[in-house]
Amino acid sequence: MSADGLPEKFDVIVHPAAELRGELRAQPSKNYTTRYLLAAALAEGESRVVGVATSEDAGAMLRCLEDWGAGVELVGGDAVIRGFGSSPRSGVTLNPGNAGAVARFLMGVAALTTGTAFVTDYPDSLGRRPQGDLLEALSRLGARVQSRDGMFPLSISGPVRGGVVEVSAERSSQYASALMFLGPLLPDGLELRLTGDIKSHAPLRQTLDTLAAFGVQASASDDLSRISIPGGQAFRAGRVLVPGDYPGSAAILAAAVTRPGEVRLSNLREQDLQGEREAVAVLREMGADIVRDGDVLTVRGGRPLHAVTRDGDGFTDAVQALTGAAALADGTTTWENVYTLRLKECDRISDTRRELQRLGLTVTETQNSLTVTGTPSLAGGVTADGHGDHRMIMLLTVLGLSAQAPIRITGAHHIRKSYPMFFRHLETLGARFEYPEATRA
Ligand SMILES: O=C(O)C1=C[C@@H](OP(=O)(O)O)[C@@H](O)[C@H](O)C1
Ligand SMILES: C=C(OP(=O)(O)O)C(=O)O
Repeated sequence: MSADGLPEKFDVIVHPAAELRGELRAQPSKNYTTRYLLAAALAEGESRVVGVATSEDAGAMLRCLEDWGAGVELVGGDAVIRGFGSSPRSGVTLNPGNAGAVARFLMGVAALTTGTAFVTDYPDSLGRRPQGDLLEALSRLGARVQSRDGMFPLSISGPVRGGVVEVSAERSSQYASALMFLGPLLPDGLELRLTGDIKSHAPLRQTLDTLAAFGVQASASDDLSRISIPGGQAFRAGRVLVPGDYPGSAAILAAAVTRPGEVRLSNLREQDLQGEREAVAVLREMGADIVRDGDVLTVRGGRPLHAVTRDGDGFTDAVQALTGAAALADGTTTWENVYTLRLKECDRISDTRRELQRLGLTVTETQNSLTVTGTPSLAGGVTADGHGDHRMIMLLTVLGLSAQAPIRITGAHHIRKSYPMFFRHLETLGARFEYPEATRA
């Protein structure tokens, strides 16, 4: 049994919920947890990351940092990290599980070592995600890199001195973020030139924010195409507080707006760099009743929703959750500029189209967009494939709560990648789930 009290591997049967009612505290942010833990390890001395996420991705970061020589202690809900500064151990093999951001950030830092190997026990997910743009930038800096066609397994050997380097930001922002963690510890720093149509600006700003929280100097042009990081700096050990998680909370909000009832969700600060904060505005634009009082959002659910057309790149990790609301709204919703969704844990455009069509919805896709026509009455009564993707599982759960008959989602344990208490949280609001043995690995 895991901390959530659920079997190691399970499918979930989502029962229709008459209403959702109650209060929840948003879980700790995935993206700040991974950043703060890494920055703490890059500092010398002891840091305390207060209220860390307990997800598999957080666990992957902790495991890899420990393998690299950091001291890691979990005290209550906090992580106490004794950093290795600019000297992670060389000759280590790291396994970041299925965590893309964790993998990429560590790949950047690996250029501080004289050799680090990377493997994954998720060859069909992380193992298929592209790493070539980051490997190219590292090799232009003088690192030796080896990979299987730009994918895992791979290895990176430094040291490198730094300087001016181009990195493509067209497929993922994580490559540039990775170099931003590396830059301050290099003798010559880094002058980053982000090339292509830059995607996911919000996480890049979260990385800049993290550097500042650890006393590292960096400056960036307004459009983030140039990021300048002086060399020879140190990350300053300290105490940081992880804010609430908007991407996971977007799924709770989508569930709450599509069922009658009233849900209060706390720990979601208004001033926050997480792009998925925009989910609140998108749901309001769709007609949802969401009121903010400080860090608390109150949703009065069950109002009629209508379709929207939005550029989804500003809130990539909330697009799946918002697709749940769109599938139950009046009209046809399009998410534009979402090509990078194809490069996540699954192809979140084609795989989503297939799963929604299986549920009887009208869905179309282009290379760069996803369009779904909502229905007032979803039959349910089918088994849907979770595609080993936590955000697909969240989307299908939102739909199951509103369907006429239960929906079974295969491989639902993959929810633990980012939101281990997702089903438990919804249960406290009145949702009902069954957890039969998994029919998907
Ligand atoms: O920097 C980060 O922590 C992340 C950046 C985003 O990825 P992309 O930059 O690949 O869009 C996001 O989807 C991911 O969940 C986390
Ligand atoms: C895509 C995601 O994560 P990562 O890229 O870190 O694997 C996500 O959290 O939805």
